[in-house]
Amino acid sequence: MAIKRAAIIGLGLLGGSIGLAVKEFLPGVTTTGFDIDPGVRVRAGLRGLVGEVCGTAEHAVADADLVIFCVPVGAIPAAAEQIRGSLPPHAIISDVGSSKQTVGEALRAALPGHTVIPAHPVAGTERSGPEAGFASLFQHRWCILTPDEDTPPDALADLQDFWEGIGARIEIMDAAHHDLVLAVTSHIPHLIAYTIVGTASDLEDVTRSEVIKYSAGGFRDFTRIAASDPTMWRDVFLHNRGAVLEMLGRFTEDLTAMQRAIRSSDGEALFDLFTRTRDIRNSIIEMGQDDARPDFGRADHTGQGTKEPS
Ligand SMILES: NC(=O)c1ccc[n+]([C@@H]2O[C@H](COP(=O)([O-])OP(=O)(O)OC[C@H]3O[C@@H](n4cnc5c(N)ncnc54)[C@H](O)[C@@H]3O)[C@@H](O)[C@H]2O)c1
Ligand SMILES: O=C(O)C(=O)C[C@]1(C(=O)O)C=C[C@@H](O)C=C1
Repeated sequence: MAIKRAAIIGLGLLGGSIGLAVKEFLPGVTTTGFDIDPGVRVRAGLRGLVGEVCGTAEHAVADADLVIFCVPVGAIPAAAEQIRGSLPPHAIISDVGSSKQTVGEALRAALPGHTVIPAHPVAGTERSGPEAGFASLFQHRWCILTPDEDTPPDALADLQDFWEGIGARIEIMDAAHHDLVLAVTSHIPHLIAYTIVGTASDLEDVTRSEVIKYSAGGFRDFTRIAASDPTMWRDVFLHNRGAVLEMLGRFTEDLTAMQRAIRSSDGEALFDLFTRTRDIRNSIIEMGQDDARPDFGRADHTGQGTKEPS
């Protein structure tokens, strides 16, 4: 492993999980970490998320071979500016942001002359903060790297080794294509969940307690997604605006077609769609991509507890 020292900026779910995963699966790699929130720094230290929690970002990156920004995508430009004067010249700069095009542009603009390789581990939960991380988060999960034509192949190989070392599978992708694919597989589903839960809570003729009392199955699954971090998701939608709006246009047309099918009692159209979507679910299960996460303890916030009953 060419990377011996990794600096993690942002010690919430993603930063904490990377720190714990390195400790468990790459014991030869040392970690430093920084979070802008002093309370998070204290809690990260108590959980031992990284080898050393530093008081400044500059200190955290001073000897790093790899710096990973694990902050909301809207916070990346300021976080990158902060370390501009303290980076070792050879350090690889990366991140875990859920959108990639604007993030790559911001990192390259803030840190000229450095090797920037944006990354997105497609792994997470609805929880956030330093108590949310767990070491096995990336096991068998895809991590998408979005290098550009100037990326040195040896740096790309080093970053790939790092992610594979903590359990991930690597896919290399163009940043714009990443943003389009993730708009449909992750961003729009979150928008739908936020919307349907919001709609249910705004209904005049159905009380809030009825919504909570009778929310079995489908709605309950939506509420899990709709509990995801507001800052993170605000930033995702603002930073992947083009792809999200394009996919939302497609989705709205398809929803209108469903509305038409119901109004005109077109059972065949409904049945055909539901059969196609069931096939997709079966393919996900066959690929081992259904909820492969371990029992990560939503109930007790430690990663040791039991999953809530469904
Ligand atoms: N949550 C998920 O499921 C998930 C999955 C994949 C990728 N991501 C991406 O990972 C990133 C982090 O998400 P998370 O879920 O870990 O969020 P989180 O809220 O758990 O942690 C983010 C941390 O960043 C800190 N922070 C904010 N600005 C900072 C700055 N300028 N310098 C240092 N620290 C700063 C916050 O104090 C917070 O502790 C986001 O970009 C998100 O899009 C999230
Ligand atoms: O499992 C969840 O709770 C998630 O929302 C994880 C999820 C996703 O949409 O798949 C969320 C955002 C990411 O950037 C990557 C993963």
